[in-house]
Amino acid sequence: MKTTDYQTASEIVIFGALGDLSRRKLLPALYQLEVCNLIHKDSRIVGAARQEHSLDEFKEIVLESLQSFVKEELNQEAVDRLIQRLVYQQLDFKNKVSFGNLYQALVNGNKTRVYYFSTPPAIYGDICHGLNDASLITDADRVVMEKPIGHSLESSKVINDQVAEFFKEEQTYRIDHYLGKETVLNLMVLRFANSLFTNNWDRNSIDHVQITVAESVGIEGRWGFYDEAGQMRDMVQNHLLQILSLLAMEPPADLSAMSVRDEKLKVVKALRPINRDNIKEKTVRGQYADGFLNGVAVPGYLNEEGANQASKTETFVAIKAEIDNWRWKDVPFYLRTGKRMPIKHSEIVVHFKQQPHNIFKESYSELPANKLTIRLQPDEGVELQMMNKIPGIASQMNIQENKLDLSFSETYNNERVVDAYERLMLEVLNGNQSLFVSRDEVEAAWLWADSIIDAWQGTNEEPKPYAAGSWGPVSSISLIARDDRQWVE
Ligand SMILES: NC(=O)C1=CN([C@@H]2O[C@H](COP(=O)(O)OP(=O)(O)OC[C@H]3O[C@@H](n4cnc5c(N)ncnc54)[C@H](OP(=O)(O)O)[C@@H]3O)[C@@H](O)[C@H]2O)C=CC1
Ligand SMILES: O=C1O[C@H](COP(=O)(O)O)[C@@H](O)[C@H](O)[C@H]1O
Repeated sequence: MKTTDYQTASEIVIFGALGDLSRRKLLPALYQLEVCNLIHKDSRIVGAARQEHSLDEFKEIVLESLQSFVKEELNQEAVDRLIQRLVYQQLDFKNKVSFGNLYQALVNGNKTRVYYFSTPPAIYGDICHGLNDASLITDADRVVMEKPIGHSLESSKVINDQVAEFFKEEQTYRIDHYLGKETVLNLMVLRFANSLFTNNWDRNSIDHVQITVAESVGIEGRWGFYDEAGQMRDMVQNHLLQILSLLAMEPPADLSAMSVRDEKLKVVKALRPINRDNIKEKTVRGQYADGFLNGVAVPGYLNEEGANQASKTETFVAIKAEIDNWRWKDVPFYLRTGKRMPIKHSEIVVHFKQQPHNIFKESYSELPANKLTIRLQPDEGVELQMMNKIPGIASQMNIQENKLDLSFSETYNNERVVDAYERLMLEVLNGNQSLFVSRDEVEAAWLWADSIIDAWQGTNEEPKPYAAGSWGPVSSISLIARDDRQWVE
């Protein structure tokens, strides 16, 4: 049986096919699947966008995207196969009448249609109406929605309702691209395929957990979009809460979408609310100021192109999150994420509890606790900090802290790290929802995030400045130091 035998031949329709996401991520992802023969031989890729283009011009744009955004040398056979699949349809997504043209383009095609909304969410509703009026929605179709889904719980409900009018939840694939990252997927393997961790993954063994998602980039010309969102909506409400959920969830009964999503949802629902009463104690928000990155001067957030000097938007967030359930009582999860930090570096550090009694006082007055570091990106891997005897006759019990380091690139012979969008695109084509976010999860995450945003506004909590190229405002150090702990640098 071939890997695509369980895939139905599909019309993969990308709305916004000429946009940034499509060119940088979606088309290269489809190319990589093509290289691996993971797209059904009869599937077609339909680019839908506002501008007039001939098919040949669209093929040229796709080729340029691959040349610009695929890191490896292109495989010409795969390029040719991908190009053969292309169809282009000019369309104004807000004009229902023009969907008749899309109908003509799809009418003799495959029965299953995958509609990828690579557009601002504000027009998802228009697209759905256009598709419906043109009789282009059946139960066999799927819809893929990009983040952010809304700006708040209320606005996310509006968007979800607009789409739910035409697509059932089991047809809806909400992207959080962190769920497609190899290392994020590996969290489940680490936790549930290794009894060592499965059996020591709770308040009895773990002291606290740190999750850091640091980015060295700034706003990258997206000031207008970003200023409306800030790091809380852009990164915490989605990516960091997804990582937290996978780390903290109970073992799902199996890997089905329903089992995994239900367990993740329970974690988000159990997050202790942060509100105006505890906001100062539990959170820090920051905004990068002028600074240096790798010795090069970089502008602060307010000096970026297009900036409004009065902006109070945060580019850094640190949070002490607590989960009110049996497993995690008194085990804080410290989250921090920011733009313009010294390096791009995302990792989880699980700090285990100290031994109750120390018989090695001659080497260590206080025994360091074990630490499990999960390097999400780059230099993907898993590292376990542990104590070991230094070999030698001179001393009977001279001990030292060492690490077991499982570097993925070394272990898997520099195997190319699959981009998250490749994984997620494949799962959509295969009709597997387990790596996508349910509506309930999105709403529970907004409920928690909205309360924090409201508390910042209600208490006039202004973002603290931090120099670009630093690890965030000094108060983020105090956030964790108050608990007699420190960030792992
Ligand atoms: N870019 C990225 O890295 C990421 C993007 N996202 C999300 O993906 C979505 C797309 O983002 P991105 O690609 O950056 O945005 P872009 O603005 O680059 O692309 C959106 C595309 O939609 C088209 N479009 C908008 N309105 C209409 C309309 N009425 N009729 C026809 N075409 C229309 C635009 O066409 P035109 O150019 O003619 O206006 C444009 O090609 C957004 O929801 C974004 O938040 C999420 C994560 C990362
Ligand atoms: O969703 C987003 O993610 C990127 C970071 O993604 P990564 O895969 O490079 O870690 C972030 O830069 C962007 O602001 C945000 O919208």
